[in-house]
Amino acid sequence: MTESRTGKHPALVVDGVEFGYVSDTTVLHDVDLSIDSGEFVTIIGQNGSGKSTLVKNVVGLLKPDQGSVTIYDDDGTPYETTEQPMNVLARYVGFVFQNPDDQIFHTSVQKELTYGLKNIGVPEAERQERIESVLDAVGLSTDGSQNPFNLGKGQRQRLAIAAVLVMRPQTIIVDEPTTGQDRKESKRIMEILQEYNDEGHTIIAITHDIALAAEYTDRVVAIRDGDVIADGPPERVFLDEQNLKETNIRPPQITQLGAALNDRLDADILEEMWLTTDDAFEDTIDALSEGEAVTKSSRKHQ
Ligand SMILES: Nc1ncnc2c1ncn2[C@@H]1O[C@H](COP(=O)(O)OP(=O)(O)OP(=O)(O)O)[C@@H](O)[C@H]1O
Repeated sequence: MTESRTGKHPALVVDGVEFGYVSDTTVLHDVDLSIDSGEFVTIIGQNGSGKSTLVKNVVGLLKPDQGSVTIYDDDGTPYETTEQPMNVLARYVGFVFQNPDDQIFHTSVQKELTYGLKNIGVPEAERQERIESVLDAVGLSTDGSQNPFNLGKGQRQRLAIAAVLVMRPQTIIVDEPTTGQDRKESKRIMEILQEYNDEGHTIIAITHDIALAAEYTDRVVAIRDGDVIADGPPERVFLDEQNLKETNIRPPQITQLGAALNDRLDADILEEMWLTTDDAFEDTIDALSEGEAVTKSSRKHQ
């Protein structure tokens, strides 16, 4: 099992987890992962590599076939997910679905945000205070009576996030929060998560957007075929060419990544690499991994 990285108590420990949806097909293979309280982690990997399956095992929506998942509250008290009902786990770990429409099911914003709070027994006066504060935090201005299905996609995504934040769980897991959002909306969502991380919450975000991962998070976990293949700071994970290939990261993302990592790509190269060539990709990775500035003159393939 992985040791604590930060010296703080863990937020969650995944220990030897195996999981398959149908017998004789395993999606997760003996996964070990430990995330400490207060970390901001991104999980990356190709489509179908098992990212969502892993986090659904963490939040208790799925139960491991082998191994265990333990989550921890603010004080470091452990709760093994197979032994706890969902309404107990929801106090300590919150999950924002990939598609907000799979999560939102009430006919008003107010009801959507009240539902979970009632389930965990938060008194009415505190419920209202929490709802107002979370709507403010995610930038949704509504009196609460609005039907969520009349909101835009970005607003529905932020409502889905708000429905988890309002519960104030120690750990918040968000499955591809920026998919289908424009750059401005994506950054806004990452900034909301950053603010909660600054307040001490553990944040785990699945994302295909490696530039956002590099910009906002301290640690990247790369998954391939239901196994963790890399785990470390973005500058280490993303500068390993094999990791990038195995997690299917290709240009133009690599140019955004370079800029997010250290601002070392000059504007000409950035523009050129949007045109996407394997040579450009490999040259840039070579240069970045050697700690070089990437400029037109440093490129081998012109
Ligand atoms: N409900 C399900 N029933 C059967 N198989 C499933 C189910 N959900 C996912 N799978 C399969 O499990 C594997 C892992 O899927 P999962 O959704 O965890 O991957 P992912 O890395 O999150 O993918 P994506 O990036 O596309 O969301 C895939 O082969 C997928 O087809």
